[in-house]
Amino acid sequence: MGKRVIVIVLDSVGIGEMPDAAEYGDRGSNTLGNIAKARGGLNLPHLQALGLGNIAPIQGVDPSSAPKACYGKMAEVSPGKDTTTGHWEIAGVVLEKAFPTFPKGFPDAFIQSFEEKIGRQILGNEVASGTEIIQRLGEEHVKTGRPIVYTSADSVFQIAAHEEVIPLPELMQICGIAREMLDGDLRVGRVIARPFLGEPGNYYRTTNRHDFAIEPPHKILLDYVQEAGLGVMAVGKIKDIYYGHGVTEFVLTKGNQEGADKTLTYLEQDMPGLIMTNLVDFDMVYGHRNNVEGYAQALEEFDVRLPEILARLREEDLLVITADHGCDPTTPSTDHSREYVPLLVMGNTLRSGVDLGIRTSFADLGQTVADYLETTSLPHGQSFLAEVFQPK
Ligand SMILES: O=P(O)(O)O[C@H]1O[C@H](CO)[C@@H](O)[C@H]1O
Ligand SMILES: [Mn+2]
Ligand SMILES: [Mn+2]
Repeated sequence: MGKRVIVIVLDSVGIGEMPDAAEYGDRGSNTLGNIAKARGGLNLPHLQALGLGNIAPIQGVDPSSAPKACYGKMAEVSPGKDTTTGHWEIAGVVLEKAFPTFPKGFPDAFIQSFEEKIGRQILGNEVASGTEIIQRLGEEHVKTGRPIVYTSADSVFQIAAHEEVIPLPELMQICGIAREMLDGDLRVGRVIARPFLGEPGNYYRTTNRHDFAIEPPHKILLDYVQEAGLGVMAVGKIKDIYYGHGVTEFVLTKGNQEGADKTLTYLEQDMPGLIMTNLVDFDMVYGHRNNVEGYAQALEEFDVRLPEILARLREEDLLVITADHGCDPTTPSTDHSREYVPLLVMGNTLRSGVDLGIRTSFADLGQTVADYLETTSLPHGQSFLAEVFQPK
């Protein structure tokens, strides 16, 4: 079997503020560090053995004297701190202009024409937390059939609707209309369907969320891997985030555990190329809800799964654990934070314990993957393959 790269993106697991964090209102954000502090320590023995604690101080995760992985952290060059921007940069896209955000809601003219196109008036059109706004406007929504539109500090147009009021197929159709309208001048990063169920006071979101992404502006790592005749197996949101670019096979997941399971399934197959996984619970279930304890437990649960993944690595596999941005649950903000992301790189035939330092772009990772799999090079990013490659 040929070479494989496995990239696991721990969604929102940042490792400390970037130098420009203040411009994003994120001074002092440190998702891993602050959770560990608030918790009086994190129990992550396997990540610790790889060298997570060698990247930055994390209470309970001491630096390892002989880290099994090469370790470092990566800065984001693109303006922004959302999922699309982070994942795109990993795959070689550096944005010049951030995706637009709408702190005062979407323009009236846009909303009007959206309402005409979907044949329903809307509620909301404000910055909100999704779980909060469905409690507040849910009842009115059920009475009137008006979908709830909201956004956040991210470039997102989110539409919440009770599944028994606006059936899922219609909600998806409405989102498709929004996506089309927002592809032009507004170029909003994502339209997201946010279905929910329940009764007044007890509305809860279902797992039928669906993200309508925007197409990357040029070819990405995944395209190049596919063009090289290799497989691209996408687990979780990866296919959506990259608009299907280069994806050979994909599987959607309902959470981190299933994400780990599906990664293991792909690892057991004999397809050379790229396996890319996004584990979204850290962000979606805990980060945005400022649930420090839940976030800590999710990290510890991932750590428990790590040995299964490591045990399936073959001779020529290269495993990367990283993230796409921060979402520090200890700060008052429920939004993402502009942070460095951790970088752990390991393989059975690679060097271990190499300090990869502070990479100037997430694209360094993508370029390294392109280098390792011998595909076309990315337009951005500096490969660190020589630093992790044997012979010493
Ligand atoms: O508050 P909820 O609905 O979870 O929304 C959050 O999820 C969005 C997409 O990940 C973020 O932009 C943030 O708005
Ligand atoms: Mn994300
Ligand atoms: Mn998020």
